[in-house]
Amino acid sequence: MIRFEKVSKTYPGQGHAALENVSIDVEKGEFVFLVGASGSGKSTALRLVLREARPTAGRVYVAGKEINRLAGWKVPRLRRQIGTVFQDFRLLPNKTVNENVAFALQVIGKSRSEVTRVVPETLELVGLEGKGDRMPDELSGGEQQRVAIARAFVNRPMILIADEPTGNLDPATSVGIMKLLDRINRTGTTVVMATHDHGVVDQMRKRVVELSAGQVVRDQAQGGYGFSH
Ligand SMILES: Nc1ncnc2c1ncn2[C@@H]1O[C@H](COP(=O)(O)OP(=O)(O)OP(=O)(O)O)[C@@H](O)[C@H]1O
Repeated sequence: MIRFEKVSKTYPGQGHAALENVSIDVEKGEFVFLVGASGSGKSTALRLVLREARPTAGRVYVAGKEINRLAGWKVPRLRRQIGTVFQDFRLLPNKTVNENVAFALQVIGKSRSEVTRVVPETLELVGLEGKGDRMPDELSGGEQQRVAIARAFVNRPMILIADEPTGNLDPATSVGIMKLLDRINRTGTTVVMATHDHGVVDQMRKRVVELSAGQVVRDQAQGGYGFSH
């Protein structure tokens, strides 16, 4: 579903590479943690998948297509197939929960009847039934992240990318968010999550890809945050 083939990325004006000769293959339906110190290249790897950054060398494939060769007008279609969730939620502050989730469907031209059907379904899936009329600032951090996940998942993308989704949440709330991401993964969605959160990685026991100074130093099935046998 996602394939990095000897990918390097050096940002203009930077002396060192953000990623260096990275090869990773993520199958459809996998759940992968991307771990590593700050600056090790995790966000850069995620940005390459979205074609928000382009590789300096090597190839990035998403669903069999080399996305660096994708025509510019096809990039929005690529991004539509990839839901994104971030540490800071990024909700629209002046819209209700319903409107935040509906917006993701409206911008891709879904009919009003489909929006009316799918939004409540998705809010129920993320455990926010009955909260559709709230404003984001009337929700806890964990609930806001659930809205962000609902918005990312509402059009059933093939891939969900999460960059530090538990970074602003306490451990108990993080467990709930991870259960939700796990549930989404079980629907067949490929999940790639960059994180510093030892607790969630150790608890979930999924594949762990560790970056250090832009290089893959570990790729372990059912791994923990740190290396163990
Ligand atoms: N837009 C940019 N322009 C120049 N250099 C950048 C840019 N984005 C990232 N870098 C550099 O690339 C390297 C990798 O950064 P990246 O953000 O991918 O790391 P990260 O592992 O996601 O870190 P963090 O955990 O702090 O988010 C760092 O040296 C960083 O300074």
